[in-house]
This record gives sequence, structure tokens and C-alpha cells, in this order.
Amino acid sequence: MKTIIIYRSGRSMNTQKIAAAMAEVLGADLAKVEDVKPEMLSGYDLIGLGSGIYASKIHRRMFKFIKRMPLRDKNVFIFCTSGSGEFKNKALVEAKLAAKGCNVIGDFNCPGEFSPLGFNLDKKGHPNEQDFADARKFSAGLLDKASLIS
Ligand SMILES: Cc1cc2nc3c(=O)[nH]c(=O)nc-3n(C[C@H](O)[C@H](O)[C@H](O)COP(=O)(O)O)c2cc1C
Repeated sequence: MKTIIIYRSGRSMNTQKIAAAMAEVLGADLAKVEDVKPEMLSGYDLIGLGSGIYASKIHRRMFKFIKRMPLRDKNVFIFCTSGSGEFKNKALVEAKLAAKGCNVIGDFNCPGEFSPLGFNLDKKGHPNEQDFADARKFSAGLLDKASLIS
């Protein structure tokens, strides 16, 4: 199964680190959203899309990318890291992917340290070893799911 994980990550690179842990388990290619053109996806069976959460949303570049994705009937999974640990606009992301005809087979979220103003201080050190272990477990589960679907 050919897999690519496309991510958008800021200075702290929290999402990139989670994406890399997932890519190891999935044997996936890893790419920044800035470097991927939608037409490059045609050879992939499974596509992962990950972003940090900024002002309660995934990054606008990721939204734009989803908008330009020409694919139908592709298995996709989504993930985020966020200061709150929540995937705030997951329902919207899922709806946009569903409207594209993509099959969302899983989602994952974990805390990502962000505390310049004293917010989310309890998330210091995240993603941590437990978060990476959870991301690996999630990815192993995806392998099973994707093989059942295809
Ligand atoms: C400008 C900015 C805005 C953020 N807004 C939110 C937010 O609204 N909700 C939240 O839970 N986390 C927020 N965060 C925290 C990030 O989602 C978190 O640190 C995430 O792990 C960043 O991922 P990255 O390192 O891959 O960019 C914000 C971070 C930044 C830098």
C-alpha cells in the first residue's frame, strides 16, 4: 500500500514530529503541504493530512490543499496537534473531504506545546513519548483498516 503523509507544521514542528512517527509505521512518504501538488497524489492508496491548530482551525494552506485535491475514492486519514489537545474543526475537515469523495478512515489528535501567553501550560513537553506511542498505535490500526477496505 503506497502512503503519503502531508503535513503543515509551524516553528515548534509538533505536527511534523507526529507525522514522522506515523510515517515510520506506515512506510509512508512524508511531505510538507507547501511542496505537494495535488496531481502528485494519483499513485497513492492512502493519504494522511495533518496540521497544527491555529485560531481553532487547521492551517489555511491545508484547507486550500484539500480544496484543490482532485481525488475521488481515496482513503484518507487526518490528524492534528493543538494546544488544547482537541481537534476543533474536525467535523468541517471531514465534511470537506467527504464532499471530495474521499473516504476518511481515521483521525488522530494529540497535545502540542504552546504556552507563550501562559495558556495550556499543562501541555508542556507534548508531544511526548506517550503521544508518539499513541500515534504509532493509531497508524498500525490504519494498516489493518486500509487492507480490509481495499
Ligand atoms: C499562532 C498560534 C495559534 C494557535 N491557536 C490555537 C488554538 O486556537 N487552539 C489550540 O488548541 N491550539 C492553538 N495553538 C497551539 C498549536 O495548535 C500547537 O502548539 C500545535 O502543536 C502547533 O503545531 P506545529 O508545531 O506543528 O505548528 C496555536 C499556536 C499558534 C502558534
